[in-house]
Amino acid sequence: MSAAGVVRASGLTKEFGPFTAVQDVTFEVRPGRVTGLLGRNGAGKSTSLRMLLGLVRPTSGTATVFGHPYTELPDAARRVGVCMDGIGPTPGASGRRDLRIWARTLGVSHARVDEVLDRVGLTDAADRPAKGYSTGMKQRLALATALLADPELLVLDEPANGLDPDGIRWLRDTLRALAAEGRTVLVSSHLLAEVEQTVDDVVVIQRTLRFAGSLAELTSDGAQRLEDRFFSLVDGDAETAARTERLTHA
Ligand SMILES: Nc1ncnc2c1ncn2[C@@H]1O[C@H](COP(=O)(O)OP(=O)(O)OP(=O)(O)O)[C@@H](O)[C@H]1O
Repeated sequence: MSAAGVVRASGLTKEFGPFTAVQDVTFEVRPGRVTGLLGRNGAGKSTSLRMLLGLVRPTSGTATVFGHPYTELPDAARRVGVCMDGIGPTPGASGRRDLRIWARTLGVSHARVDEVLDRVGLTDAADRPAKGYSTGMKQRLALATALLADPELLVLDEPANGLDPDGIRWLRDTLRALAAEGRTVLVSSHLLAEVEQTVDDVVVIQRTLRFAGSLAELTSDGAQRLEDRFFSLVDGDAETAARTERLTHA
């Protein structure tokens, strides 16, 4: 692996009792690019992201962010913005109030709260209780929270879930804009058509790693559809997948 990986997973494995959710997964996330982590429901995407962020302890293998295990990364909460299930708004708070609470924790100004509200298109709804937000609005609020400290890296677990077509287009444009600003984005998804329009690099997992490389490599510069390549990778047996992965890295 190159030294340039912002995120590096090496041999990551997670067993829950007798069940292996993630097995020997190795990949890196390159700086200034949008990397899509793809897999079916239950493929191990969230577990992998949680291992990267120190929320789940790997059974074996290692993960680093900017060269450190996440839990030892200096200033981690400001350098890495995270959208993940389980990080919900403060009960009873409006969107703005919720962001101000996070802002205090992160040492960020109220002006920055207004900036991120504007960036995610929530300014008009900012003073309504976040509990009453639609699913898409909650996703936007979660992204606003992740952006508060102006992070270099964003780790987003299924941020398109619950977004309507306008929201999906907005998310795509936002992720591309974040990368154009020099930020690195790691985003999990199972919306393949959407991913095809958004990402630079792809990591496909189905318990084991099935592919890690550029979207262009995977689709032969667009000659093949991502969906077709995805199904051949995840439906193939692990041996074929491992061979594909070795060829990819040859
Ligand atoms: N704490 C846990 N205890 C036992 N099994 C777990 C635990 N967390 C996850 N799993 C199992 O590990 C597998 C991978 O789950 P994970 O949530 O990582 O998948 P995913 O790819 O993110 O799926 P989805 O797209 O549905 O969110 C699933 O079979 C899940 O049931």
